Amino acid sequence: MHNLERSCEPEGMIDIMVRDGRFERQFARAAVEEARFGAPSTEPVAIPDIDTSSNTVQTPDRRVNVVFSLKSPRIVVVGNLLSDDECDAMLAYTEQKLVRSPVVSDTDGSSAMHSHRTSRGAMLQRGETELVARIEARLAALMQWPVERGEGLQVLRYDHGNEYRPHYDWFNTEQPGPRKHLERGGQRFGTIVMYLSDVEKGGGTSFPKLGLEVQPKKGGAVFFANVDRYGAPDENTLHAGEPVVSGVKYIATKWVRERPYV
Ligand SMILES: O=C(O)CCC(=O)C(=O)O
Ligand SMILES: [Fe+2]
Repeated sequence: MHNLERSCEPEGMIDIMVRDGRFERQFARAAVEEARFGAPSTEPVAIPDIDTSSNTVQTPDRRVNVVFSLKSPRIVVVGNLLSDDECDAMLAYTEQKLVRSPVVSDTDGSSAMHSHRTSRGAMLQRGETELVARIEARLAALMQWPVERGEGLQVLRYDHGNEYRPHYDWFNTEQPGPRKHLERGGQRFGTIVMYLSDVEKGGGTSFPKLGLEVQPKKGGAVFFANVDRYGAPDENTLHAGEPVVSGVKYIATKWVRERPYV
């Protein structure tokens, strides 16, 4: 605290604590962050969640089916989230915009191409079209999380052999690249992957640490919280888009943040 008052750079302080060999980096970072922002929460925090106390959820304009749920990590599979027409309209709208998908760089937070992610995609603005806004309002009601805390939808197309290797959606606070993304809206608390097409074979969303795989079903979705009930990144949320064996897989992903994303 004394050094922070003297305007020392937090990152420099962490480097020195680690260089002297006295502390592990994770510990040094936790100590400096606690000095700057106060102790991390030991109380549960609000996170996005789907009410699975019944087998349907009524959103403003559609009754969504609860198909499967897991408590920890929190995962919920839903059906009938989007109509066939809505899926087709999303595809027609984004097909022209698809480019090779980047991933967030670990070093500087910029977007880069990566062989681990072979899909093509398009990032949409929040509320970009009337349909997008309608879907986003539905998702907000479903996840009980305000529209303002959501990133824009990302639409992805996976052709034969395309995949997204195992990864986390939460930003690693240990790495400078992802850490940059935290400045805008905080941690990625939740993810919902909506299936805009059926896939003939392959292309499931898998959770390797849980032995769980969700098969794409047009109009359905898989929701998961990326953090535990204290808001801390959950290692068990490792997930992947399995290679498409035949057919084409289209998804729209919404990542929701800790705070408003502006
Ligand atoms: O393709 C999938 O099933 C998973 C997509 C995914 O993990 C993501 O968009 O973050
Ligand atoms: Fe993901």
